Amino acid sequence: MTANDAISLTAPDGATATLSLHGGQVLSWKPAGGAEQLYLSPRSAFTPGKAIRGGVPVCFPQFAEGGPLPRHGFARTLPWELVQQEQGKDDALAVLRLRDSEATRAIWPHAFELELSVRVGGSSLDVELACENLGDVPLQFTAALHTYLRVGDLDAVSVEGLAGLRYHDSIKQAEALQRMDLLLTGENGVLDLDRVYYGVKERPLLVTEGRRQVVVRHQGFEDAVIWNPGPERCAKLADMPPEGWSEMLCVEAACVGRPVELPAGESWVGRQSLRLE
Ligand SMILES: O=P(O)(O)OC[C@H]1O[C@@H](O)[C@H](O)[C@@H](O)[C@@H]1O
Repeated sequence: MTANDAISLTAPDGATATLSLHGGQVLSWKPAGGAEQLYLSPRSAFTPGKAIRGGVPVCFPQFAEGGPLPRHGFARTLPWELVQQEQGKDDALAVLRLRDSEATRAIWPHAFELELSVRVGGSSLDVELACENLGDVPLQFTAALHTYLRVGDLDAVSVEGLAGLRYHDSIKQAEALQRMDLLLTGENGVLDLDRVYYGVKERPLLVTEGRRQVVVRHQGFEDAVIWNPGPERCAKLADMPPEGWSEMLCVEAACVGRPVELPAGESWVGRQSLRLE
């Protein structure tokens, strides 16, 4: 099953990305000459008002259950509009937009414009989220680009770049320190993983599986979230196949610890860049 409002981007070198207007969401990324790098659940509901399970959901203006709004906010369940699509010399680009509406103002009383710019080319995918406060009072939000990386076997995956950082473990509801440089998911039964790492900023995160490595770089986002539901939690997710957890790892660019404060008329920009090495 696929989204019926999908937009396809193809760079001159053959790199591709697919975006859905529903949720303003990247669904697929294939680097030039490479395989699919994002996980999209075959059981995802492509239904108005529901979130698509996979790709790069946009969490805005609330991350997870950190406030009164629906989990992860409303941006991922609303229709966005396409404002630009073009092919450059080395890449292809699309810009999607979401503005406040009666429905958003009913639960979040702010005038805003979100723009999601997606650029694909060579071995890279760049996803940029910009928010402009169109109102005359300051606004505050938390946000994330909730990227589902496709993996072949979660047991063989490591994430480097988080050593020395404090994190909030959302499963244990506790704060902890990441001591080792390498986070081995799947090892020693660490399968149900839900962590917000604070202050990651522009440190590159290296996600390695055998000879494949994806380098994840963030700008503008302070934190990173690492999430995998593991087998038990996955079994309770109606839009995931039972074994889906072993084929994905979410590495999310996030602003969670310190909400973004946006004075009237000002803009904020955050970016996640993925590169297949
Ligand atoms: O099932 P959802 O709403 O897409 O959320 C998936 C997960 O998203 C992660 O970012 C959160 O840290 C988890 O707590 C949450 O379970």
